[in-house]
Amino acid sequence: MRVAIVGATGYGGVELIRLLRQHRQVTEISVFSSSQAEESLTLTYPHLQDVYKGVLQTIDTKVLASAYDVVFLSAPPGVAATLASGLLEGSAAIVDLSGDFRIKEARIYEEWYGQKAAPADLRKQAVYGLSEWNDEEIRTAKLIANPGCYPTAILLGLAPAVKQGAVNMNSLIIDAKTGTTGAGKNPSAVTHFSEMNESMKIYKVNEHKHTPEIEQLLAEWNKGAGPVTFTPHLVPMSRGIMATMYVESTGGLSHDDWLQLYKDAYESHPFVRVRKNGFPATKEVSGSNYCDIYLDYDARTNRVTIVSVIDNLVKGAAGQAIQNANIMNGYKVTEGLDFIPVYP
Ligand SMILES: NC(=O)C1=CN([C@@H]2O[C@H](COP(=O)(O)OP(=O)(O)OC[C@H]3O[C@@H](n4cnc5c(N)ncnc54)[C@H](OP(=O)(O)O)[C@@H]3O)[C@@H](O)[C@H]2O)C=CC1
Ligand SMILES: CC(=O)N[C@@H](CCC(=O)OP(=O)(O)O)C(=O)O
Repeated sequence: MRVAIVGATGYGGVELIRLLRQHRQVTEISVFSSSQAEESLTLTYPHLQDVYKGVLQTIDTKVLASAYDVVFLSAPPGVAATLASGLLEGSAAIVDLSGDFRIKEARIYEEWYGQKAAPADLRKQAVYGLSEWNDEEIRTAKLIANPGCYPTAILLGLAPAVKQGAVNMNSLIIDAKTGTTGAGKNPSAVTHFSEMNESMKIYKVNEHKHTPEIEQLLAEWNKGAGPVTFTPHLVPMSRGIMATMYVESTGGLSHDDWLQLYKDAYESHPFVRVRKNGFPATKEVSGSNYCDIYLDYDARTNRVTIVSVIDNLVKGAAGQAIQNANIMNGYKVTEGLDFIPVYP
């Protein structure tokens, strides 16, 4: 598989290189940049010296579309919307890590992203790449909308219960925490060390762009779905997302029944590990493509607390993108991703 990465100088892009480099089906990795063409990637990332020698190339859709089997787009929202129609004229499959093709309705994208939506035919053609739940569609897709980092953790954590109709859909409250790499490589006042170190910050309350993405999937899975409360927080760590979901049970399931529901749902999915006992920590999935889940049913309140953790740059971005490319190409789903977390 010959792969190209647009946005390789960013965090998602450099994580793609780390993972693709030890993917046994990958024969070539080329990197593209809108601002550093002709330069070596080691200028930005000295840790790649002597292990990745590719020079950044100018973004040319004709070259990308014809010389590669898979093009990973890891650039800010709006870039894929512009590049995709040219890319789709060639033979390459596209996996877009931005939000450009995740939202089906243009009006909703424009409302939450504050910019023009991608052309309707492209949005229609795109398949939402939540690997564990959409693999049938992913298999035959040419354009993948890779899910957002928060939605990946949240939707994997909610899917079994929501699909089963085991929760009161009006009761969903999602409380999530992320590390600073979620904001990308460019420093900002919020991610500045002295602003976030030894602090915890709530942000974008009731206005985070991942809200409609979560609601869209929940509505596909359960006709009782409506708006959700989703509250993100920034915590002082580089990688990781912990999503804590509070849901009201529709009744009848014991704690063990709840756990069994989740174990059955993910039994054949190697990257989602339903814990046997005890809640997972973000460090326990760091650097890996795992999503670890545990839950606890409280008979007193009739509520279930579901916790889902991922590494935002792996399962929340580059790892899931490669998992989707594996599915599209008929490779083993774990190819290039079969490693344990970095611990401690
Ligand atoms: N960080 C995360 O945890 C996650 C990120 N994502 C999404 O993945 C995408 C990349 O994120 P991330 O790597 O964190 O962001 P970064 O800011 O770290 O990197 C983005 C890269 O995009 C490139 N870029 C900027 N403008 C353009 C342009 N006009 N055309 C082409 N390339 C451009 C830049 O590279 P250059 O200047 O060299 O072209 C830059 O290095 C975003 O859409 C983000 O929302 C998704 C899930 C998780
Ligand atoms: C800390 C921080 O700012 N995190 C980002 C994560 C979003 C992201 O990465 O965007 P996509 O997954 O949609 O591409 C945020 O909350 O906007």
